[in-house]
Amino acid sequence: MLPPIPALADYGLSPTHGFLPAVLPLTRLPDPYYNKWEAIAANLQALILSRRLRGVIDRLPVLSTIGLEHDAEWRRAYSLLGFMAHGYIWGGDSPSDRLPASISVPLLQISERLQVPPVATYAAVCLWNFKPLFMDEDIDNLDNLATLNTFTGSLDESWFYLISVAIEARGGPIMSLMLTAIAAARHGDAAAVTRCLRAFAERLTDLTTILQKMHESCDPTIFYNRIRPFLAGSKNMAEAGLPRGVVYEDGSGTETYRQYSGGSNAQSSLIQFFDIVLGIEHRPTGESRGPSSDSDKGGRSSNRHNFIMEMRRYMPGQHAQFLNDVSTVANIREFVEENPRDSQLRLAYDACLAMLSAFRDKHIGIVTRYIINPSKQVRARSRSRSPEATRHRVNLAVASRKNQQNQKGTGGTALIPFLKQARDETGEPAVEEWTRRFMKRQIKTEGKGDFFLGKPDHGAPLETEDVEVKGLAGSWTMDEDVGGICQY
Ligand code: HEM
Repeated sequence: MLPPIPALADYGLSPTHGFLPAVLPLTRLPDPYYNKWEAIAANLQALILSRRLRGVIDRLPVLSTIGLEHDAEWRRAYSLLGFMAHGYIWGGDSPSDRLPASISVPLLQISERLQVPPVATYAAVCLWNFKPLFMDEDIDNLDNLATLNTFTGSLDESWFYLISVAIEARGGPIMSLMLTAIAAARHGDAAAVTRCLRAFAERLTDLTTILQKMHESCDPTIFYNRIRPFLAGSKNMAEAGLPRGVVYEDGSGTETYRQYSGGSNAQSSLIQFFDIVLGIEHRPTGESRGPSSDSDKGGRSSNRHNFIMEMRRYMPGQHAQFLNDVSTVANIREFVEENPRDSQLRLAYDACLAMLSAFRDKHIGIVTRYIINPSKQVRARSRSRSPEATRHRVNLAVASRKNQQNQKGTGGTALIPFLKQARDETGEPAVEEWTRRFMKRQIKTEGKGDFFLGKPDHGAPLETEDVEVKGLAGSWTMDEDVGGICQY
């Protein structure tokens, strides 16, 4: 018997807003018992700027979670403590490798309940951290969105989060649509599957349009130097000053170091839903599709370890469970393959792959502009500076430098090849020869003619050294030609 098609409501998901909560995020916790948390979050930028945040949090009492009632309150508390935790760790001249009990005790309890890691994940900073400006207007419109919390108070940071919120909101209805398509495929209703795929492809183009708006109000230099350092995790962070990770103090005296990835949009369940429902497989980085690969032996949803699968552990538990359950019923790719004479169906399926591949293409341009280019500038500057000039400050922004011998393998995967592989894998299931050729053409011209990337820098020296760059969740090497098993 076929497994049942998952129902959104069973996972707390909304048919209109997808992975964004059906109940809007709370702008404050209703119980005044939590006023101290609210006050710190409301003054986070000033406390970080004045270097007083750590002192304030050190003196904060350990608050109980007993006053948290509804899910929305737990989510708000998680988001608040996530911001406070990362502000505490990264908001000084050098990072703190301990989190005091006033944060770690409630954060660990809340994380357990929501089944998320105790860090500022994508859920903490995007999914559960926005409000509409006008209640009677949609939240898939950037003109109607504002953030609740930020580290820097900058428009750039708010914009960075809100682009994702708008993408989640605009993409949310695709979930019901494609669950309907799965049911239709079970009944052999090709016309209905085609209709759903067409609507899916159209919405995917909207998402790329929203993604491109990143350039409008998020400045790459501010993103790289001011925003990204606060989102950093504690895994592979020796260069940034956290060689062993972070201790979450609980007063027991037996705590050990913990290591987590940082907050990243790679933790978006929506994009993974698209992959699953279209039957796109992601292999560990550097592994190409070959006759002997698992994927060709019917192991389509192979659970082999890779970065994209690892990011599922950073999604809210119910969202990750939903993705796992959808992978057991995803049948669209097989359905298309089993109907080789239905050209409308094949065209609609390939259109979805082409649009998702185009989304990933634009995303690669964004990563180049917001991470690769500024990290090259930082390295160029740090080469020309004396060691004394850089010694006093250790954090993520200055941490992109040559790998030390003993850190080999911590960030052994190259960032752009990883993203390019994910994009290329998106096109692999295409059924029409023409679509496959078209996607290859698109890939060849990538980066050129993109206004935001500018002209290729012919004068720049070729990077061949083993240089580490911190992405958002992961550590990566800069060498564009190096692949390998994904390590981070
Ligand atoms: C300034 C904007 C952005 C930057 C600098 C950026 C950077 C990155 C980086 C460095 C990675 C590699 C993993 C890591 O280290 O975290 C990544 C992966 C990823 N990002 Fe972004 N990102 C941005 C915006 C977005 C947005 C708005 C979305 C969509 C919601 C998104 C979706 C993804 C996905 C799905 C992955 C996993 C790789 C894939 O599936 O292709 N990113 N991003």
